[in-house]
Amino acid sequence: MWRIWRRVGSLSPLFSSPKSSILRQAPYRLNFLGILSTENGTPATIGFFSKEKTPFIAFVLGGPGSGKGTQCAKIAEAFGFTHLSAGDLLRKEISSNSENGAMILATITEGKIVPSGVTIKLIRREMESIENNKFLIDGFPRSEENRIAFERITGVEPNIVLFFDCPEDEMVKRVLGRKQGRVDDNIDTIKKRLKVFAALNLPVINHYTRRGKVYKINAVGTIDEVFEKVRQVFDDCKQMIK
Ligand SMILES: Nc1ncnc2c1ncn2[C@@H]1O[C@H](COP(=O)(O)OP(=O)(O)OP(=O)(O)O)[C@@H](O)[C@H]1O
Ligand SMILES: Nc1ccn([C@H]2C[C@H](O)[C@@H](COP(=O)(O)O)O2)c(=O)n1
Ligand SMILES: [Mg+2]
Repeated sequence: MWRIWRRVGSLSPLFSSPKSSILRQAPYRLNFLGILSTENGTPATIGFFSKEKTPFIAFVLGGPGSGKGTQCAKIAEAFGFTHLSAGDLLRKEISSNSENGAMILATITEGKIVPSGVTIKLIRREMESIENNKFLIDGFPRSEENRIAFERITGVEPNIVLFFDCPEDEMVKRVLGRKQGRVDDNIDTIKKRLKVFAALNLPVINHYTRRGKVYKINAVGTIDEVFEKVRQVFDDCKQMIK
């Protein structure tokens, strides 16, 4: 299900290899820019996506409690997207007692970011197992490290990035009112998550703003009012979404 979809930067040529990666097909190394290259130095993509059926990827970003998960559920229903929440995937790892479970729990409790390799592996596993070509990736990338690792590993960028812009006091109110038993829904962890959001996640949003991909949505208002703004974005993008 992994297919080449769009080249990133100087990664080329397109390389189609569903279900197998270039890692298994050619000697390779990372060049000085951190770009995967074959032995003779030719830049190469790892080859997750093929040209025939190119997935549409929307990264969904915003601070803790800004409404990402709530809106993703509505987008998935209205527009047929598969919703992948990085936070939910990490929480599932904790409850399944995986080898990384304890590290993930400690990281989430501290309001910090789990190493990219762990999170990307979980996202990839889901994308491989789901027959859809429209994905909402909620809460990822959370840092430049996340972003660069994802783009390097997949060789693609998102088509669009939704950014739910919400004042801090509103986010705190929503998180404290969530009552879903999350270990990070307490005032101490929320303060840390807000700092991490400003320090690590905003640079990602700034990066994609410079790339012309960000749709900034005012997240204040009722859930339905916010969704009307989201709906307009997806209506406008209909041509791009197959
Ligand atoms: N527009 C809204 N107005 C009021 N409450 C909202 C709104 N959108 C979401 N909520 C509520 O706020 C809480 C947080 O929403 P949600 O879980 O969607 O946020 P999130 O951005 O996914 O947060 P996190 O990053 O912590 O996962 C939930 O209880 C949700 O029902
Ligand atoms: N890319 C990500 C996404 C999430 N996490 C961790 C740290 C977050 O505070 C926590 C909860 O995520 P949420 O449900 O709020 O999206 O999960 C991460 O480390 N890396
Ligand atoms: Mg969420």
